[in-house]
Amino acid sequence: MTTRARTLDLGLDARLHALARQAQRQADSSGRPVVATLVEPSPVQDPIARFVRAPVELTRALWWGADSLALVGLGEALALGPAPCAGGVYQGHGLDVSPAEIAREWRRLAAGALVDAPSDSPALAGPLLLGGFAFDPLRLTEPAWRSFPAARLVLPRLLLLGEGDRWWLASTLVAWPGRDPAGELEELRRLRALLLQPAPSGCMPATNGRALPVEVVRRELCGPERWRAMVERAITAIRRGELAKVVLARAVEVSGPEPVSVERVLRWLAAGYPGCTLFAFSYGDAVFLGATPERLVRLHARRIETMALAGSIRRGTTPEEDAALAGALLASEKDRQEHAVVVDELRAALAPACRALEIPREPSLLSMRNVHHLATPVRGELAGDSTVLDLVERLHPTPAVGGVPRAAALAFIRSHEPVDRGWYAGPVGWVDRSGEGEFAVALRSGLIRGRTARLYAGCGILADSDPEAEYAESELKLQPLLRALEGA
Ligand SMILES: C=C(O[C@@H]1C=C(C(=O)O)C=C[C@H]1O)C(=O)O
Repeated sequence: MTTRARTLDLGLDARLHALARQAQRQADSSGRPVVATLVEPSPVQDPIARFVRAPVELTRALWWGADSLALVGLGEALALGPAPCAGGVYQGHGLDVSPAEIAREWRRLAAGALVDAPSDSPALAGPLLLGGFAFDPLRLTEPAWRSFPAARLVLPRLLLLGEGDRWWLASTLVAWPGRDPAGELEELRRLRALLLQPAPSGCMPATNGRALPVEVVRRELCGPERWRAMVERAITAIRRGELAKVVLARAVEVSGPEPVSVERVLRWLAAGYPGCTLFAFSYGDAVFLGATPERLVRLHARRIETMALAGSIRRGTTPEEDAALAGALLASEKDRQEHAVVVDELRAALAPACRALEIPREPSLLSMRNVHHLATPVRGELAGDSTVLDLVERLHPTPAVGGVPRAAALAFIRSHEPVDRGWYAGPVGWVDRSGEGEFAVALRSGLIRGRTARLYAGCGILADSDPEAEYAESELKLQPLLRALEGA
C-alpha cells in the first residue's frame, strides 16, 4: 500500500514537473503568462472543514451549490481584479474592473492553459476562477471592506471539486515569461503537503452550536428611525416619477467576547438552508459568507438559467397559518408588481444574448425556513459566445437588489443608504476554462472579522410600501445569519 502510494506521488510529481516545464516554454515564447493545471481523483472531502481549517493567511473560497456541486479554492496562483496596495489592502477603491473585463482576461489565459486531467474527470475540473464583485464599485469606501475590492476572481493553487460522492483535486501554477518556474512548483508542493493531510475529524458536530456563544452585543447600523426616513424618501421619489422601484438595505453588527466561529456559522447555514447556495470568501483578515436563495445566472452546456426572486412574506407558526400567508403572497398585488418588474428586466437584459427565452407566466412559491418568496425561473439558450461573466455584466444589479431604472436606483442607494454594501448583494461565483459557470446574488450574508459580524438585508420599495412592514421583512432576512450567530 505504502509503496503504491509513493509510486503514485512520484508519478504525480513528475507530471507536475513536466507540465511546469512545458508551460514555461510556452510562456517564454509567447511573452504571456501560461496557466498549467494537474487534475487527480481525490478522496471524499468535507468542504466546510477544508475551507475553515486551512491557514488563515491563505486566500480561500467555498461554493456549495444547492445542486451539490462543491468547490473549495485554497491559495492563489493568480487573481484578476484591481491590484492591492501594501498589506493586501485596497485603497481608493474607485478601481472599477467590470465582469466583462475579467471575462476578456480570463478568455486569453484559459485559451492557452495546459491541463493534465484523467479522461473521466468532469469538464470543469481544471483551472477555474472563484470570487465575486462588489454590489457597487463606486461606493466601496468603508474600511470594513478593505480586503474586498470591486472585483476579485481568484485562480486557486489548489481546487477541490466535488460532485455527489466523486471528488477531484486540481493543482495549478502559472508560468511567467522569463521567470524560473521552480519557485511556483515549490510553493505548490508546499501547499499540497500542508493541505492534503486528512482533515482532523470529530472536532465539530455536523450542526448546531452557536457561533458567538455568550454576551452577544447587537448594534444597529441603520436603526428603525433612520430606516423609516430613508424609505419615506424613496417613496416620495417614486411618487414623483424619479424611479419605479428601489431596493434599500440595512445592516447590523453583532459581536461577542470571542472570535466568531466561521465553521459553526457555515455548518448552521448548510443544515438549515439546504435549498440555498452556501458561499464563503476569506481575504486578508475577513470572511464574507452567506447562504443565498438567489441565482444570478448559470451557464451550462450553452443553456442559461436565471430567476426572478422578489416579493416576500414570513412563514407561519402553524401549517394553516403558513398556507394562508403563502396564499396571501401569491395574491398580493404589490408583491406581484414588485416581482413583474424583475421578470421584465431579466427578459430585456437576456433577449440579446439568447436564442429563445422560456419564462412562465405566473410566479411560483419558493419557501425557506424564514420566508416565502415569489420566484420565476428564466431559461434560455445562449446565442453568441458569451461567458457566464459576460452574462453577469448584463444582469447585475437586477431590480431584485438594485431597482428601476437601474441608474436612478443606484444613485439613490449611493446617496441614501448609510452603510456601504461592499459585496453584499453583489455577484459571487465561479467560471471554468470554457467560460461556463454560475454566479449567485450574495444575499443572506455577512462580513466576519474577529469577534464581529456585520449582517445585511434589504427590501424592494414601491410607491405603496409601508416602512414598518419593510423593516420587519428585512429583519426576517437577517434571521439565517443572526440565528447562526446568536443561537435560535
Ligand atoms: C435584498 C434582499 O432580498 C431580495 C429582495 C426581495 C424582496 O424585496 O422581496 C426578495 C428576495 C431578494 O431578491 C435581501 O435578502 O437582502
